[in-house]
Amino acid sequence: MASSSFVIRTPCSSANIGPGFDVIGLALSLYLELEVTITSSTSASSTSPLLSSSSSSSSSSSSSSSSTSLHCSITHEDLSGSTEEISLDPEVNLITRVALYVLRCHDQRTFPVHTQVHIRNPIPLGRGLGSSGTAVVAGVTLGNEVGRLGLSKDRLLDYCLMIERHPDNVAASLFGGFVGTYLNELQPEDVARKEIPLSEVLPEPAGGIDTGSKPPEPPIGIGHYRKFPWAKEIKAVAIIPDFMLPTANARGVLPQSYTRADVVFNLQRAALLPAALGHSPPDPDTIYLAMQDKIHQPYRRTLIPGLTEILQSLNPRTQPGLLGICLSGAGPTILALATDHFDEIAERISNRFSSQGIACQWKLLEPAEDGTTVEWQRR
Ligand SMILES: Nc1ncnc2c1ncn2[C@@H]1O[C@H](COP(=O)(O)OP(=O)(O)O)[C@@H](O)[C@H]1O
Ligand SMILES: N[C@@H](CCOP(=O)(O)O)C(=O)O
Repeated sequence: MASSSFVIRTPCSSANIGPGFDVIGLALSLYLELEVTITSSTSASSTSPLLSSSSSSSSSSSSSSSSTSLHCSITHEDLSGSTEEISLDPEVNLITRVALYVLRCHDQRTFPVHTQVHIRNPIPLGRGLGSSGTAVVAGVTLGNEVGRLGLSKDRLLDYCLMIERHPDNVAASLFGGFVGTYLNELQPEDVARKEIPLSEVLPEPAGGIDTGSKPPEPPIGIGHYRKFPWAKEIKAVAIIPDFMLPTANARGVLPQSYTRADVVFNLQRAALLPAALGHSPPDPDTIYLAMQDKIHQPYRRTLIPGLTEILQSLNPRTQPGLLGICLSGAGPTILALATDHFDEIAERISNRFSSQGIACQWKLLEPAEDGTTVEWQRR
């Protein structure tokens, strides 16, 4: 029985970093991992050789499922502590559904016989650490690998953008590091393709019935990115409240238009931010100023108890080690950039949430420079 296996590792991300709404992203050192085994026999064992060494963590929960029609079985190891049930049906699970979208754009209707995907996820869901963007990036990479499609990372970004339509999270998770992103102005016919409703890109599961229709392929070159330097002294403290805030809800509270003064305020800071965070040694006053925002954080305070007070509660003059503070992505996680005193910073912010009756966990993270990697196992 011939088999091949590989591991996909995709870092989570923190988007916006204050003023860079839908533009700036930072890949961070918390990784979604897929261990994939393809066994070219239908009598394949249901346990991947890779799984036996990885499913024993006492704080994780595992589950498994398989689909014969799609030739794919999924096991899931939750290391995030999230309460949301992740579907193990390959037509429903976000990661495998995205992989199927990429495969079907290339006339491959199913996974190769027989594909086992073990998902290990430590990224908390719906907290502003880009879990969905990470899952989408891992999914397009999975489709590219199992289908042996040979797509470049630049092309994979187009596929990601058909699903997650703002580029900040997915570009960071795919390419790694600290990135600025932009979308091209498309030709009118391509605009129509990019604006195809998500329900047509990722159609609702057809109950195992394959309609055989080819999904809409992305236009070429939708999204682009540039990597910015990051000063090696700067670490990221993520303070993660114990409640979920779906990104769609946190986008729903934003206005359709802004005053010129607020737009100029953000442009000034967004232009300063890459230089400020790339300069070594870091200058706390410049970074603190460069991380201010008037485009999204003020509106999201209605969904995150105490947000305005938390963001104003510490600054580099009142907290040693602190450089700047912002909402991570759409929240509710708070991202504090700092050079030291990490415990103290996390404790002060957690205490603010506690006074609102909200428990938190926190993590000390670093930029994940490599982005998504694929490692084929040698046999
Ligand atoms: N590893 C995963 N596997 C399957 N679905 C996932 C995974 N990660 C995220 N999701 C889906 O994405 C949702 C969270 O996305 P979103 O609201 O954008 O928050 P965020 O991306 O900030 O964590 C989850 O509720 C879940 O439905
Ligand atoms: N720019 C987006 C980023 C959403 O990030 P997430 O990690 O919360 O999914 C926004 O601010 O809506």
